[in-house]
Amino acid sequence: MILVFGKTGQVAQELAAEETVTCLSRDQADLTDPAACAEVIRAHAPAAVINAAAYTAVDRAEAEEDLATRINGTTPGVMAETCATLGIPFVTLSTDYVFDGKGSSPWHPDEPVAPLNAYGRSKQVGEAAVRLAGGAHVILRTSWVVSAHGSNFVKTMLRLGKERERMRVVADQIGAPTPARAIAAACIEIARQLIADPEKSGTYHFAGQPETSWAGVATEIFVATGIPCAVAEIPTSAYPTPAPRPLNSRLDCSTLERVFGTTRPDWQAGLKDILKDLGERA
Ligand SMILES: NC(=O)C1=CN([C@@H]2O[C@H](COP(=O)(O)OP(=O)(O)OC[C@H]3O[C@@H](n4cnc5c(N)ncnc54)[C@H](OP(=O)(O)O)[C@@H]3O)[C@@H](O)[C@H]2O)C=CC1
Ligand SMILES: Cc1cn([C@H]2C[C@H](O)[C@@H](COP(=O)(O)OP(=O)(O)O[C@H]3O[C@@H](C)C(=O)[C@@H](O)[C@H]3O)O2)c(=O)[nH]c1=O
Ligand SMILES: [Mg+2]
Repeated sequence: MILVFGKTGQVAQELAAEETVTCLSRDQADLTDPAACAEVIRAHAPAAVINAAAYTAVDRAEAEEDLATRINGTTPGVMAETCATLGIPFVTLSTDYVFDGKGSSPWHPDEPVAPLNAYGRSKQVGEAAVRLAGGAHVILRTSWVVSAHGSNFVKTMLRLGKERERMRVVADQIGAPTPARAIAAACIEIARQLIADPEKSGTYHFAGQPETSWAGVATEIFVATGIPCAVAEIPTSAYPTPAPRPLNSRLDCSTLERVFGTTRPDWQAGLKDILKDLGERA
């Protein structure tokens, strides 16, 4: 059995559909309480642990950095220590937002991180703590998660696109949406391979393809659904937010493909599945 922290989130809901998985809700395991999470792992005695719970409210984190750091930093570190002691692998998710977004080449997993915002810093703390724990682990950085569940950019665009004739969307943040379903499948595959070969431990990238901008994603949504909403491409400077976002979110996913054989999902195909699940498309 693989134990999953998270039940209601985008990735957690896709993991719940997998066999051999037990998903924990906030009631069963609150990530603000690291000792309780460690105890839950010991009590379940799983073959591996996947952490799909996190503080993901990027703008709100600017005012709640301590809370975000506890959930995304301290607790994943304690989970990883517990797994190391039990001799089982630990898989956790991180983000493109650990990078500063400079330049235009895809980020390699070994490149230095320099987050621009509190959420990114909290995930950086988690990454470091998980490595320090010293057990079998994978830190899987992904980007721009989309799914039919929870809240995400796709659902925001569907809601606002039906109310407005025109949406202003940033066109200079470049990256790739990643379907939560593909992330869940990748996490399961990684956990299985780590059980067999802990030497595969490390930090890897997994994102959809091809690269685009948020304006590109919005355009694709309106074309695929026939929602009559125009997309006005704007620079990030014209869309001020409490948390600064990186401009270059391109992730080099080649090491994951080489070591685990996991290929990048086509986000446009994933988007069509999501729109179908939401009843927005035949
Ligand atoms: N969303 C994105 O675009 C991206 C996400 N990631 C990373 O991928 C992972 C999964 O993200 P995603 O599925 O989108 O996340 P969601 O925001 O959809 O879900 C977050 C989950 O974490 C749970 N959670 C939050 N706080 C706590 C807590 N204190 N105790 C227990 N559970 C808690 C939530 O439960 P509840 O419903 O009870 O609040 C929810 O199940 C995260 O590590 C995230 O940082 C990486 C890149 C992009
Ligand atoms: C709603 C809206 C957003 N935007 C911009 C804001 C932002 O730069 C971009 C995406 O908006 P979001 O609110 O979805 O962005 P955000 O919540 O920052 O998304 C991030 O979440 C965290 C958890 C991650 O780890 C990242 O990979 C990334 O997916 O689009 C517009 O330009 N126009 C709009 O009307
Ligand atoms: Mg968001």
